[in-house]
Amino acid sequence: MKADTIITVKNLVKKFGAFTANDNLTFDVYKGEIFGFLGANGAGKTTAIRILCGLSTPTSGDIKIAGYDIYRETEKIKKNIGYMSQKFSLYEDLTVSENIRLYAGIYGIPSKKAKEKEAELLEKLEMESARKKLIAGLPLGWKQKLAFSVAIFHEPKIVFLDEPTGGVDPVTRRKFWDLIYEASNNGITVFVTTHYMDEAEYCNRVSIMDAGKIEALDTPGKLKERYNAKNMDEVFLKIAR
Ligand SMILES: Nc1ncnc2c1ncn2[C@@H]1O[C@H](COP(=O)(O)OP(=O)(O)OP(=O)(O)O)[C@@H](O)[C@H]1O
Repeated sequence: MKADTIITVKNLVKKFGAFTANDNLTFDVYKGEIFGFLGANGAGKTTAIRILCGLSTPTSGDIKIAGYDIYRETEKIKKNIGYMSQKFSLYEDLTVSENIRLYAGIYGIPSKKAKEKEAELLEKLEMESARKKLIAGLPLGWKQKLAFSVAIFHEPKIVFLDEPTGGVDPVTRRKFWDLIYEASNNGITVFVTTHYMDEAEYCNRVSIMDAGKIEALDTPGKLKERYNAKNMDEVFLKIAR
């Protein structure tokens, strides 16, 4: 194990009845890394992410997240991670500001500090004018930027992003990735699933899962070399069916 390992997964198995959704996954993720977790629909990505976040228990396997054990220390894990998915993020019937305060409260950030951080955040996102607007009326790209920012508001060690950019256009997606790079430069490890292969190219390393198994794991450059492919799209098509 390398010294800067922040996620260790050894022989992770998750079964639903007779069906194996995660079939003996083994991998490490390093501090500050942008780790792409790819696979076709139903490959088992969300199942694995839910386990790594402490939301679901594996059938078997040894897993440590930020040094904490997945079976015994889920509360500590939850304090040290952020999570964002397309489906679970902001409350549509609360304002931008109310959403930020809500998450700050959940993570126990004192209200004075939360107020300062909120002002900084809204300025950075150029969303000051939307402070009192309901989430429901905002463009999807804004919602996603805000959902990500809220997921890392408590400065977690790791943020898990489950298809964070689903449904938005390429320009908005590119801007979203600027936030991901910024988080990674600040030392936050980013664990991200996506179906967009241009985004796979932006990751430091990528794992590709098929039918519950990791079939390949390396940098985008090395994967392209190994599979003799021009881009990650070709690599993906050669591995995932
Ligand atoms: N609670 C459950 N009970 C039974 N089967 C499940 C359950 N959750 C997931 N599965 C099955 O496990 C497999 C993997 O699902 P999972 O959602 O992890 O895939 P995924 O890679 O995240 O796919 P997608 O890209 O579509 O989100 C699927 O066949 C799914 O039907």
